[in-house]
Amino acid sequence: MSGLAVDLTLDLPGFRLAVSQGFAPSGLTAVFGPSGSGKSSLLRVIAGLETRAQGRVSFDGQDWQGPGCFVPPHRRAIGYVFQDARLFAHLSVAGNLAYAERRARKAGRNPDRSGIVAALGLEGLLTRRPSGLSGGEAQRVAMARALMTAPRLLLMDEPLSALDDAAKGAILPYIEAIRDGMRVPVIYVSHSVSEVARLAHHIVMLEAGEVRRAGLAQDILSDPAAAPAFGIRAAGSVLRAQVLAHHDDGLSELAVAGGRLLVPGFAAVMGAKVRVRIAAQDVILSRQRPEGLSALNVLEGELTDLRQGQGPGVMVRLRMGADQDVLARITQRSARALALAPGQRCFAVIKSLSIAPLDVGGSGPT
Ligand SMILES: Nc1ncnc2c1ncn2[C@@H]1O[C@H](COP(=O)(O)OP(=O)(O)OP(=O)(O)O)[C@@H](O)[C@H]1O
Repeated sequence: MSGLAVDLTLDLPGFRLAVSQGFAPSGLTAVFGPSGSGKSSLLRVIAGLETRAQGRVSFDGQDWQGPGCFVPPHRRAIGYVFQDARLFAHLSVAGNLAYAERRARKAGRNPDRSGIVAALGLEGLLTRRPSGLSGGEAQRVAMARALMTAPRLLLMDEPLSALDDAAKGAILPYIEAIRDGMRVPVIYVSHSVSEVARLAHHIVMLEAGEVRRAGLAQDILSDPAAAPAFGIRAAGSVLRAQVLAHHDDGLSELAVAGGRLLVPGFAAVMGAKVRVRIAAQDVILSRQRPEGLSALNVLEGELTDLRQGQGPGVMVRLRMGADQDVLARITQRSARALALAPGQRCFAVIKSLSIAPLDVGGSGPT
């Protein structure tokens, strides 16, 4: 079997991790879950850093851990990026990269040094010391250093959690470049829904040490039943889109299933494929095509599910066509007033300005 497969338990005082899961052999899989759900522990077991784990870990059909077998961490060809950059303070950026490259070459692997430096935008930083780098720059170096080991699998444990929003926004395109250009499967731990929506092809959702859901990111993100796990205020769907135009008034126009979408302008070439996250609470529903509204975006779709929450809200899924869904969070009162039911044609109204720059990113080879 290609890719990573785990079937393991890890007993810690007061906590048990029990995961039996295959991971996609390419692209970025987000391991998502609340604090304490076991995300970092799972990564540590995969990397071979947790010797107390029982069971099996295999990659591309080769056992890393199993009955009578335990491949030590340095022989697993894994790249690991932590929350903090953990660079060697006494070495320059180039020195940090060279250290990793030597390790890779000793193990018979050949990293693409110039490709990695270019993908992470490090050309101008190579002579700098870690103490002179911003948090975002240091994380880019940490990612490059992990890639310089020519890993077969890249593990990233909340690499953006120490950065502010501006630095996160600046670094996300580099993570997309790794995801789309480096041909290494990435397992990316996060408890940020917006990061997961921006980056993930697949999601493995952990709760209390167990997998609650696993599958394609777009399916899980737009599933009303999964919304409580993401947090109902953060829940939302991801639409695949293509850039049609950049307008003089600062808006970019995208083609999506169900219509066109005007979003705050962003840099991308015409025709580029992107993904757009639409938060469920920013969507208004209408049974008729609305007119005379200030909101610029109206997408038509078919109502497929309604799911009542604990409070006054209802999550509604609209299918826009070709496995593209929009999730809307409205009140039960509105759902009753509109007599909403599965099978109806409905219109989703979305304010352009509710879509933030972090919500639009490269789609990757999905
Ligand atoms: N070395 C350890 N010894 C004992 N308990 C541990 C150890 N490492 C983690 N735990 C416990 O295991 C549970 C899962 O922790 P883990 O760090 O894997 O969760 P997480 O989902 O990554 O959380 P966070 O998002 O806060 O980093 C927690 O209850 C934690 O206290």
